[in-house]
Amino acid sequence: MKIAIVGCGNMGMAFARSFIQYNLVKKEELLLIEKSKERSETLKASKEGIVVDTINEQIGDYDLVILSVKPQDFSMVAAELRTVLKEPQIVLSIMAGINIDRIQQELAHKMVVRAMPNTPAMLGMGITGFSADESIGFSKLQKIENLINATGRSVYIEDEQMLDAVTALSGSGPAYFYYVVKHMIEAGKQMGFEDSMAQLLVKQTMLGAYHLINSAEMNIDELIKAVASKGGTTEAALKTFGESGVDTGLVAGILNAEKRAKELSK
Ligand SMILES: NC(=O)C1=CN([C@@H]2O[C@H](COP(=O)(O)OP(=O)(O)OC[C@H]3O[C@@H](n4cnc5c(N)ncnc54)[C@H](OP(=O)(O)O)[C@@H]3O)[C@@H](O)[C@H]2O)C=CC1
Ligand SMILES: O=C(O)[C@@H]1CCC=N1
Repeated sequence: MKIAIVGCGNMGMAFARSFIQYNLVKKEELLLIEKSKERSETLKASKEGIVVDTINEQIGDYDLVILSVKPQDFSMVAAELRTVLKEPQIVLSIMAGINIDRIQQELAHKMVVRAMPNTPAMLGMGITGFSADESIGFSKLQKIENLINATGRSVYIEDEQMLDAVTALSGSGPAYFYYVVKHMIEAGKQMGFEDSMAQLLVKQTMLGAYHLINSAEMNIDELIKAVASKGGTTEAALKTFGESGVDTGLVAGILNAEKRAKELSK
């Protein structure tokens, strides 16, 4: 499959590198379109594909065109892309918020898949939700799914609107995790640890705790209970979290991310 990627930043290149790693595309058949001069120079030097800085008619030769520019840049990209796209090509968008209908309208193109990955895709450990226009048949969709799976796992989302919730939960999710980690490290430093020691204690705790979620025969509440002894230290921390609204704040924040995804659609 010949693949063109428009916007080769963090996510565009996470996809490109995963495809190359699993031999799903040859470097000679991977077109990297990147506007940023600095980034395109770096890509040229690393020889990860054919690097160009503008959209041109070459794109018409590619089976799949991936849109990984910021949602705010989409209309400008669409104005150029619609003049060079050909009917059998599939467009795969990973842009937050922008729905299939708008992509189809601005590109004047029917075959659109919309996906929402996350940054662990850089390690092949991402999770991506995706939806597709009904014009894309089963076998074509399977090919796209196989490509996405090179970046980690994927889930087909039948109701496209739910991709905004995927965006808020797993798309943005890594940042929530780092936010918690960051503030735990900060607490460690306030208690007198060096940064490196605080980091070690927190990171290994997160890693071990994550594995317990999957292997222990306990649900999340039971796992919490197993740490929080009656009248002990964990209970004291959880009481303060509750009083400061950490729990409701987290939920409200994620719902606000979903709201923002819907705003980006406009
Ligand atoms: N980061 C994340 O965690 C996730 C992001 N996404 C989505 O992925 C998309 C990309 O995000 P991300 O990789 O973080 O963003 P980046 O800013 O890292 O990458 C986007 C790149 O596209 C370039 N670009 C802009 N306009 C054009 C154009 N006309 N032609 C070619 N290249 C262009 C930008 O250049 P310049 O900087 O000069 O504008 C930039 O280098 C977004 O739509 C985002 O919503 C989805 C899931 C997770
Ligand atoms: O913050 C954003 O808008 C993008 C989408 C999901 C993660 N990053």
